[in-house]
Amino acid sequence: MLHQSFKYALKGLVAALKEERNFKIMILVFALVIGAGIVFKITLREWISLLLISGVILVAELFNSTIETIVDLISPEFHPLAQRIKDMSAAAVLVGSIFSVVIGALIFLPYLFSL
Ligand SMILES: Nc1ncnc2c1ncn2[C@@H]1O[C@H](COP(=O)(O)OP(=O)(O)OP(=O)(O)O)[C@@H](O)[C@H]1O
Repeated sequence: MLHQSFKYALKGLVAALKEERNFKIMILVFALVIGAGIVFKITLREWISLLLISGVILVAELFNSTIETIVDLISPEFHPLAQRIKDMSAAAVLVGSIFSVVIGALIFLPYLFSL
């Protein structure tokens, strides 16, 4: 049962990695940020902040893709409510991204300035 649920979740993750361009870009940025964290030897607390905000962004993007897919399924034609749903869902990712840029800057800028 648990094994089956995990299998379906993994299938969803593979689908997102294959078909969702924005999710792929985010995974790439995440890998770069992890690399920077290793290079600069950031502290445990900085790792926790970085992983927390990265998790939030990746989850938000997965939900955004899910919502877009639902809208495409139930409202393939133009509809103002479909538009609002997609725009608000995209806004959630935008808000998270702004926070992640600020957190990333707060963590990495001091390391860059001390080079
Ligand atoms: N059925 C629809 N009715 C009204 N507006 C829509 C509809 N589908 C898309 N839109 C508008 O077009 C925008 C872009 O939609 P789209 O589905 O292409 O998502 P996207 O943000 O480009 O994401 P992705 O790049 O992952 O496909 C939406 O934010 C919305 O404003």
